[in-house]
Amino acid sequence: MRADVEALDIRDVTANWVNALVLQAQIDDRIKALADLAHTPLFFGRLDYLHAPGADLAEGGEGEQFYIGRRHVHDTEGDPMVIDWRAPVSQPFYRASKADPQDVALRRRFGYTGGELTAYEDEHLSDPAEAATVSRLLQQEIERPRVGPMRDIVATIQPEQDRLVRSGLAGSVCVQGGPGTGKTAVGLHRVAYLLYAHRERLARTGTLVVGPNRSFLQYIEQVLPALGELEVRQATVDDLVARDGLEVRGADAAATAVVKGDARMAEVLRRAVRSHVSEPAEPLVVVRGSRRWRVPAYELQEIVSELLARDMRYGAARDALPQRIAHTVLVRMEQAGEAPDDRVQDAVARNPAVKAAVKAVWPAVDPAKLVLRLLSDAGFLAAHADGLLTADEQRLLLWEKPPRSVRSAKWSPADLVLIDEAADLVERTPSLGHVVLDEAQDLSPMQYRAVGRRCTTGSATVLGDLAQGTTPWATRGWAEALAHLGKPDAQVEELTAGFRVPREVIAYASRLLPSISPGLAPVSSVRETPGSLVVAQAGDPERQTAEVLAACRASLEREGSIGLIAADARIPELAEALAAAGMEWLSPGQETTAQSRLTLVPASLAKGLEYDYVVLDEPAAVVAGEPDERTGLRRLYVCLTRAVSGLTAVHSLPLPAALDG
Ligand SMILES: Nc1ncnc2c1ncn2[C@@H]1O[C@H](COP(=O)(O)OP(=O)(O)OP(=O)(O)O)[C@@H](O)[C@H]1O
Repeated sequence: MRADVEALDIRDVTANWVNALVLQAQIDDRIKALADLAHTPLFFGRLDYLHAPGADLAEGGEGEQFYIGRRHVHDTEGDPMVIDWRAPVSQPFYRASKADPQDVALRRRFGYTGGELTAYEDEHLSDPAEAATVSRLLQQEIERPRVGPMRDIVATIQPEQDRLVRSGLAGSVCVQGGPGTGKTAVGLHRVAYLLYAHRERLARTGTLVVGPNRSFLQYIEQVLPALGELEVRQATVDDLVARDGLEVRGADAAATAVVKGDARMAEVLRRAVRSHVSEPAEPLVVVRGSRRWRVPAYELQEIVSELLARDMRYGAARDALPQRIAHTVLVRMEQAGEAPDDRVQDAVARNPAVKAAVKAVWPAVDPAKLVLRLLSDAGFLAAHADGLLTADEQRLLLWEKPPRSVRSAKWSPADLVLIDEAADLVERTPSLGHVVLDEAQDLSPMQYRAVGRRCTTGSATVLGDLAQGTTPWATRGWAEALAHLGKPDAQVEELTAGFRVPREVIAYASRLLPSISPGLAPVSSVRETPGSLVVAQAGDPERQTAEVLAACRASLEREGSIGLIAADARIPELAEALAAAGMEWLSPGQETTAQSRLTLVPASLAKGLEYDYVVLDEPAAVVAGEPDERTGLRRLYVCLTRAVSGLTAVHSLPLPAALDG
């Protein structure tokens, strides 16, 4: 198939060089999408249907056999050899069961070792004599050691995950799931599925995956390309609201960031933007040729109040205003017996007097300047925050030393979200077709709004775990978050089967749940792995670092990746000790290789990542690294749930009480 595409000769079919360039770019993309991936087999399953799909289900109908893989593959005749996993005929591979065979006689799973076919396993779903079994290949795939970045799970998507992956484009979905329940995997596969099922529409409108930070995005960036999807943008919320010429150089104190992220700020901004409109006090006089046309102030007032009453963006209304005024002038001309046409209306709209009136009544608003003024001018802020924010909250917002200009201001991440909101009040933000929002629990209401306006006409997949919320504004409940996102009707689903963390480790981490998120059910792990949890007492605090290094060395004896997770403040000391001991290490987001398998992970970056073996340095320090105890315990919960095969926690300080329970 790749050779066919490479051999395409487009010289005769392109009318000009622009067409040729566009077509060639498409061909290049197609060649890229068809690239061979070492160790990624073309198919992983087979379905034998009792009846050809779509054919009559009557006795005697012929069966049909399909191989299922990551992509569609056809032979030289163009006949399909492998069916895309996303096609409707592939669905029973994920959903059929003994109880509901879905016309499948045989489901075969293929097992590979390093790209070589080494095993297969059959289930005769329609045979009443055969008992339902648990697939060993599936279990092995789930328990496979992890090296390098995240991989796709197309061969082993579980029925409850598949339902989320294949839910329609029209509706938004929110998935609450504990650590390792496959939320990220589900989100990414859902994008791939939607691109397959609604290719044209989404190619036009675009898709976006939002993740918490750069290292997380690097960790997941290869999943979609491996499924042949190269066009999905991946970004953090900070990337989304970034603006040319505005650098983030400041940081807010937690209390300030909480106010800046509060949804009430949206109303403050709305009032502040609209406050620029002033009531026309003077009549308008338009001179054309020898005639003067006068529009009295009260008529201008009517036009302005009508525009204000309509649900229009500030900028769109400003653009409409000159035409509205010109229309009024035209009506006067007609009354005087003239017969002006559209060109006259346009000319009047461009008349300097009209322009000047518009500028005075409905001036242009620069979003960054507006936010700068709100954060520097106590009077201006008070005028618009009145009844919304308390005096204390307003004080928290104000800069101690107001900057001179937009460019010299030390904008914080939360400020850029405010500017983004203001920009949307002035001019509508274009909407994408679908947005996946991962680790959503950490977003502030204003950040939810920023993501939401990027999918106003599209849909969203929201993924998160309330127990892993570690920001001061962390999401308390999904209903509220979805309302801020503008998708209040999204279905909330729960995933409870855990595919990452071994049973003993998740049970240990779950001791924290009653303190950090009462009411959330613990994850039930599909991984047995006895002996996966070691809690080691270093004894003397002097020995802490040495013991941690010893635990890392022991883990390096085994196969797979190793994450040494520690409180951010402990990272420099550990880095130095590793260097002194001649042990190489990577930073999160850097790809692990067979030679370099140890990553030194600050607790604040651990979210969403996973390692085969995790060595956790001093749990109490992880807790102490956060502004309050609940956030600290949540951070610890995140760190305790990164291990696939084993966790060694090394401590010399007493463990948090909840863990001792
Ligand atoms: N059906 C599955 N088959 C095989 N592996 C799976 C399956 N579902 C999830 N996994 C694996 O389990 C691990 C955890 O998945 P994922 O990172 O998507 O979980 P998560 O819910 O996003 O976790 P967290 O809350 O920690 O971010 C990943 O390695 C993923 O590939």
